[in-house]
Amino acid sequence: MTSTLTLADLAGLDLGEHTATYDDTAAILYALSVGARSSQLDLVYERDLRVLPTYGCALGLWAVEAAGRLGAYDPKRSLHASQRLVVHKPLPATGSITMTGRLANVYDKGKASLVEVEVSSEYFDAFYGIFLPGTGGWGGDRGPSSAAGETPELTTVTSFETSPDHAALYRLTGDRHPIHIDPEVSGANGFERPILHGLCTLGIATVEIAGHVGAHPAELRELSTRLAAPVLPGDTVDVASAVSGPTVHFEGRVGETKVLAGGTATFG
Ligand SMILES: C/C=C/C(=O)SCCNC(=O)CCNC(=O)[C@H](O)C(C)(C)COP(=O)(O)OP(=O)(O)OC[C@H]1O[C@@H](n2cnc3c(N)ncnc32)[C@H](O)[C@@H]1OP(=O)(O)O
Repeated sequence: MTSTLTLADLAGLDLGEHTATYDDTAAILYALSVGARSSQLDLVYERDLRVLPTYGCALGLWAVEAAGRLGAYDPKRSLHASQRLVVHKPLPATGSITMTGRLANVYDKGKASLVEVEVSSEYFDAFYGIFLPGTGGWGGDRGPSSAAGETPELTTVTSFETSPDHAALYRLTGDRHPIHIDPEVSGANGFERPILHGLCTLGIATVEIAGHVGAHPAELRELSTRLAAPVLPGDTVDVASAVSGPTVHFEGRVGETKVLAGGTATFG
C-alpha cells in the first residue's frame, strides 16, 4: 500500500500501542551484547536476574519502525541520532510490557529532517531522535537549535573493544535494521560496511560509566546523549565521564572522533 503522508504530516501522529513479551534469555542476551561480564552475575544468570534499563530503549523500537512504515520517508536511509530514557521502575526479569508510541515532532534541518519518536510505559519513557539525511528543505520548523550540551572535563576513561561481529549479535536483541548487517544497505548510506547500532554503543557506555561511579547499571534512572558519529563493529570505544552533583556527564570516542556527545546519566 502506498502512503500519501509527507514529512509535514507526521508531527503529533499517534503510533498506537504495542505489547512486547520477553523472557530471561532475551534479557541476558541483551546484557551480554552491551558488554556485561560473566562476573556480573545478576545481569547474566537467571537466578536473581536484574534487567538493564537500557533494554527499554530496545523494547521501544517498535514505534520507530512503525513511524518508518508510514511511508513519509525511507527508513533504510535513516540514522538514529539521539536517545533519552527516563526510568520509572525496574523492568521485570521476564514478562510483557505495554507501551504507547507517538510521533512527537518533525523538524526541517535544511539538509536533513529530524523525526522525534516518544514511547511511554509504566516502566520507562524513551525518546528517539531519527535523522533523515537529504530530506530537508520542505519548509518545516527548524526546531530547537540544539548544539550538543557542554560537557565538563571528563576525568575517568575506560576502553571497550567491540567485536567485528558485534552488530550481528546485537541485532538479535530486536533491531534488525539492515544497515547493521547488509553491506548493500550500509553502502547505499555511504558506509564502508555495516555499522554498529547506536543503542548498542549507548548500552556499552552505560555499563562502563556505572562502573566509573560505582553504581549498579540496573540502577540507571535517566540517560540522554547524541549519537554523534557512526561506530563500526571492531572499533574500540573510549568512554569518559565525570560526576557533577547527581549527574554523570559522559562521552564516547573512537580515536579522535566523538561518537557519543553531551551524554548525561543519573543512577540511584
Ligand atoms: C534507524 C537507525 C538505527 C541506527 O542505529 S543507525 C546507527 C547509529 N547512529 C549513527 O551512527 C549516527 C551517528 N551520527 C551521525 O552520523 C551524525 O551525527 C548525523 C548524520 C546524525 C548528523 O550529523 P551532521 O549531518 O553533521 O549534522 P549537523 O550538521 O551536526 O547538524 C545539522 C542539524 O541537525 C541537528 N542535529 C544533529 N544531530 C542531532 C542530534 N543527534 N539530535 C538533535 N539534533 C541534531 C543540529 O543541531 C543541526 O541543527 P541546527 O542547525 O538547527 O542546530
